[in-house]
Amino acid sequence: LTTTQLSAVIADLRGIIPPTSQRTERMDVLGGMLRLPFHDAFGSGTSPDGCLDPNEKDHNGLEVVRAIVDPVCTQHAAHLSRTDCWALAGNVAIEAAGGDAVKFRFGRTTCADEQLVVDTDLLPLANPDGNPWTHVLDVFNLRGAFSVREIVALMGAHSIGRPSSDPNLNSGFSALPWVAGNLNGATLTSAFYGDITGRPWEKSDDIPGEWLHSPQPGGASDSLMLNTDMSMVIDTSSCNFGTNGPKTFGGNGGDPGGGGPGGGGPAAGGAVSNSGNCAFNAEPYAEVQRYAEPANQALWKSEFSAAIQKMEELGYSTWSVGGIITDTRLCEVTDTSEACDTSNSASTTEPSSNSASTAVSSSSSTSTTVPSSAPTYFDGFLDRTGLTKCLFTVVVVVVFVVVFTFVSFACF
Ligand code: HEM
Repeated sequence: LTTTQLSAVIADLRGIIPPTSQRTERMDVLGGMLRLPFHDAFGSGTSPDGCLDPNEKDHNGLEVVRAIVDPVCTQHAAHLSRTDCWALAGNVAIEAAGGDAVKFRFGRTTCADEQLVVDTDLLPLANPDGNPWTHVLDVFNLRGAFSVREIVALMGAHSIGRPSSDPNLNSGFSALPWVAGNLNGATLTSAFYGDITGRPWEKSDDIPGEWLHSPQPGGASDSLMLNTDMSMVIDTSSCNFGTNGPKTFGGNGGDPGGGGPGGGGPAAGGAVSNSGNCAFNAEPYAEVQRYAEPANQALWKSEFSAAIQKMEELGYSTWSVGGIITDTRLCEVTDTSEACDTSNSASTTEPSSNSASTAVSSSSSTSTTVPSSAPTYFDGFLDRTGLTKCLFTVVVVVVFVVVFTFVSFACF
């Protein structure tokens, strides 16, 4: 694959993101583009496979974003598997939302028949029984040995996008962003963390597992959290709220009524209002406080992008908690080894139609490492081409020695 081919895919993926002037649409598309590789990684099998169980309700809503992402992937299918393309779509969305570039490597395979894909129920539930954090840990540890820090970092993905309230088409949670005011920019922001404890959240009476914030008590809500989001700070099942009166958690005296991302102020410092005596989940809470520090926004962005790379490479790399220890199956564009050489696919180059559309003023494409085309992942033991070449060389040398010996005897 050439850099040009990669740039064409990236440009086309950027081209499907609505411009900043179309605020709501932009947020929805960016959110969907990032949710897609998450569901691909956790939905079925042991690694991303470019397929989603068509009967799984958890994937509701993703068909909308697939309708715009998949045509781009199909257009570049000669150079990039669909699984690679979905990962790249997530990376492009992150950059467009102001996040750090996610290192991209290629070589993921795509399932043969999506209609036969069955979910293995490894997606986390938004409203599990008991302490939701226990459930979150189970899922993320089972799937990829994510550390508490990595899980908390990943959850900041909820600073972009929003649920959709139609329970038949989506999750049925309220169609509100997690960070109030974020409709305007669809911006990845660590304000998400400060908001959890910095603003008062009221447990919804109508929708189980949902917490709402409104700038004015009793007024219209401007943002939401799920039980699993709140579980990074409290065990939502432990709260002891009275039957009458508000069932709220959070707000450290710093919430004068919201008004924009981060309006609630950081969680660190100050007493958190906890009228329901909710038990704290101390370990993730410490990570939330760390990311909530406004000075740690850059730190979170870099740890978020590293965790996203890990998520997108589940099953393809061997990870230790917090870092890669070995990695043998995905290729980098800079890798010139034979197994990663996809130059023969260049003959099947397809033109990219809308690459001129660059609605997103994102960082340069060079920051995303160039992927290649067809899934040619490398397993050292099955590098048959290399083995064949080696055997051929041995045979040539042996023949040469035999002929040379024969000629020598004949002459002398
Ligand atoms: C405990 C873990 C998680 C749970 C329970 C959860 C649950 C949900 C739910 C219920 C929605 C609303 C879907 C809809 O109605 O359309 C949603 C949206 C979203 N999720 Fe998560 N999620 C989790 C973790 C993650 C992670 C790890 C990522 C990415 C790294 C992610 C990215 C997103 C994004 C970007 C959206 C917005 C989608 C849009 O705007 O269309 N989520 N999530």
